Amino acid sequence: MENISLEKKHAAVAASQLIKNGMTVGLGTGSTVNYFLDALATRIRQENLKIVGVTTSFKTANRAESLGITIIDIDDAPAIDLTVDGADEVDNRMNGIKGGGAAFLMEKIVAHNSNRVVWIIDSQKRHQQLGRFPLPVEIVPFGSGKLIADFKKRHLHPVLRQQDGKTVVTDMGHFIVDLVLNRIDQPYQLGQYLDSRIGVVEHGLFLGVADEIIIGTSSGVRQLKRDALQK
Ligand SMILES: O=C(CO)[C@H](O)[C@H](O)COP(=O)(O)O
Repeated sequence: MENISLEKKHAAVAASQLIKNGMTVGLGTGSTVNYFLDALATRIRQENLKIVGVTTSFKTANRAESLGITIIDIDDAPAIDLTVDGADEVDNRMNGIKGGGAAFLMEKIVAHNSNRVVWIIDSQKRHQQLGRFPLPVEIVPFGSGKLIADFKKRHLHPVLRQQDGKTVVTDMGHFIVDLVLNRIDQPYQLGQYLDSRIGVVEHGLFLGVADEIIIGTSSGVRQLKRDALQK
């Protein structure tokens, strides 16, 4: 197994050990979460764990159900005990960019309704400052050209996300624009600006959301905890 995949797997297996019988678990999206789903399904089988999942994408719901993990609607879950998700980039304040897999709207809703959020990442995703990873912004298709022109004017370098020659449409029916910024000096300010734009549904800045980050290494894992961050 290639190193990055091995690191993702180590982080995923460590996160699967956090799941306890009876929990409602938020299930993120992406290749690292896929390893987590595999590890969780193994625990469910071997230990007869009774858990239910709340999904962050159609892809994850399909994969989880095919592995025997029960999915319930978020509105039928009295509480989400713990959400395990991936991330595209993480800074030294445990802030992150998410959305490489186009699922960040549902991921943010699930995270904000969770008692605890754990991210699982490989070691390449940690940087001093956010911005190397293009910042995804989910936008309403109607008037998207106007919004993209406005982002351009503000030097946010927007690129409408395409795949196989077609505009990507999210599970919720929106487009994604990736802002190629290289560095984000003021993530809270940028987040506020994006929140204020009509036509923006959500953005991929996840600030102060993760309670714990499990970083896979070639030999195991390292952990970051919000409680231990210097104020
Ligand atoms: O935010 C996400 C999807 O919207 C993913 O968590 C993020 O893209 C990480 O993916 P991977 O685990 O495949 O590297």
